[in-house]
Amino acid sequence: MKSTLPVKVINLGKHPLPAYQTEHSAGLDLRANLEAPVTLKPLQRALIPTGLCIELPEGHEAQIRPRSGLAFKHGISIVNTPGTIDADYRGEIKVLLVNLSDADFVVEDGERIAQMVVARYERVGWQPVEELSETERGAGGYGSTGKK
Ligand SMILES: O=c1ccn([C@H]2C[C@H](O)[C@@H](COP(=O)(O)OP(=O)(O)OP(=O)(O)O)O2)c(=O)[nH]1
Ligand SMILES: [Mg+2]
Repeated sequence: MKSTLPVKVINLGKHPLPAYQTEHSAGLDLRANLEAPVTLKPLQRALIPTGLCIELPEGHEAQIRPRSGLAFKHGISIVNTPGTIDADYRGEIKVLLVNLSDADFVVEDGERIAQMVVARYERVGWQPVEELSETERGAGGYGSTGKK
């Protein structure tokens, strides 16, 4: 990408700053910053520190998303996916991993456990009304366009 968004960062941890793994990756891989490995038993969850504190520009959020490789190979996901990092959050970014497999999983220090995607957002200004515009879909949802 030609242009990048400047984001202030403090790295409390011992690993390099997150990096994009390929030229057009949307997500920066986040590493676990641990003093000792953490074992997740089946269905167990743990808040894993990353050592990173950031200052996002106003109008931006960061989403903390699972990595598909860990999900596919080991059933590792994120309980609150996508996690939301607010632009006014100054604490350490943490990742709420969960083990959805039937085997123990060990999170190692420095392991890439999640990815962070930064996105712009809009804030809503409510306009209370009596009616909403008519559409073909109307109130249909939850598979309304699928098989009968
Ligand atoms: O996966 C996550 C999700 C959130 N946070 C941090 C950043 C975020 O800005 C703050 C609050 O997150 P959220 O709004 O999702 O949590 P809450 O339960 O609503 O807590 P709060 O009342 O503090 O907003 O926690 C993380 O470090 N990791
Ligand atoms: Mg909140």
